[in-house]
Amino acid sequence: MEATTVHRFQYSSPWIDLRNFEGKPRGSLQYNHRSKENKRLRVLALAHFQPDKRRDHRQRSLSDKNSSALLETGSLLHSPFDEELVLKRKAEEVKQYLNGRSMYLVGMMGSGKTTVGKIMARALGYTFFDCDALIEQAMNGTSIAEIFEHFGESVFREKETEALQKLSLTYHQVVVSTGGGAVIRPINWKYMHNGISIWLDVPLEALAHRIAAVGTHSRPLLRGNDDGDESKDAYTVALNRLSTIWDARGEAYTNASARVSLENITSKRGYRSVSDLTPAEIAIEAFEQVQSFVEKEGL
Ligand SMILES: Nc1ncnc2c1ncn2[C@@H]1O[C@H](COP(=O)(O)OP(=O)(O)O)[C@@H](O)[C@H]1O
Ligand SMILES: O=C(O)C1=C[C@@H](OP(=O)(O)O)[C@@H](O)[C@H](O)C1
Repeated sequence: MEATTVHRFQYSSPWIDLRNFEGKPRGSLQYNHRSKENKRLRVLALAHFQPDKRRDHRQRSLSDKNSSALLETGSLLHSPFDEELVLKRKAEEVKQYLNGRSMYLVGMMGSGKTTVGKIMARALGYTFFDCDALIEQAMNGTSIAEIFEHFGESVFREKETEALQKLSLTYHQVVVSTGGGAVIRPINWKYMHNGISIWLDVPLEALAHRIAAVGTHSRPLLRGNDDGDESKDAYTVALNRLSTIWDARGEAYTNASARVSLENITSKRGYRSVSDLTPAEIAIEAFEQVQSFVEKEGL
């Protein structure tokens, strides 16, 4: 069943109204949307070939050697315009291989599953779902933090499995951002393997910086509660918690069909740090890795 035709998602108890989670207009509006999108892409393509638009707006930290080599191979993305074009082109290419299969993003907390997943869904014309948001709706709007606090992690994990089951058995053409811990239950992999799973592999230090910036309000497992945490800064507390979690489940992420390593993209592009990467660049790499997975699958 396609997400375009079904708007309600039934859990064991209440109905979930999927319209709240859809990323873009569907149905007959889609034709108009596409032709507008094509027009926009043509405008972006023209902009791309104007020399003054080829400058990098984000002041990349490239060495001259890397810079010229990358410019020659055309692998350097110069601006948001270029990113958008390449993203769209990659999405169209990979879509031909997918046969409507869904994508499941896995990765540690804060790895960008939601941010990158939304970009991928928009580029593919797929519907985006955030597994945590579905669980909150299934629990009548109870937040993830409250579910952990009042019902415990085991109830949360049950709801997570239910959500993945329903998504994988009911929908095609969706991109799902899973919770960081979805990988620990083998049954969840059974559901995710109905589609293609993509691991966003981000160094723990980068995750800790992101988490320290946004806080741990919505991520109960990252709240500092070890003895002595009070005296440490938010980055150190997050890094310690992430390291403990990683030791317990790092291995489980390797079950994914495709791996997107931020360190690999960073060195491929000649950037200095993974924090130089934009979510769109990561989405492009995700499409490339999915394509190579599907090509290998077909051999
Ligand atoms: N490539 C990126 N560079 C910098 N910050 C990012 C990137 N991707 C995501 N973020 C930020 O990190 C935080 C966590 O991202 P999110 O997409 O919610 O991760 P997840 O869904 O994996 O938990 C958010 O504040 C988001 O804006
Ligand atoms: O890693 C985990 O076990 C969890 C990750 C969270 O999702 P994000 O990965 O989106 O933060 C959320 O599902 C819950 O707090 C548990």
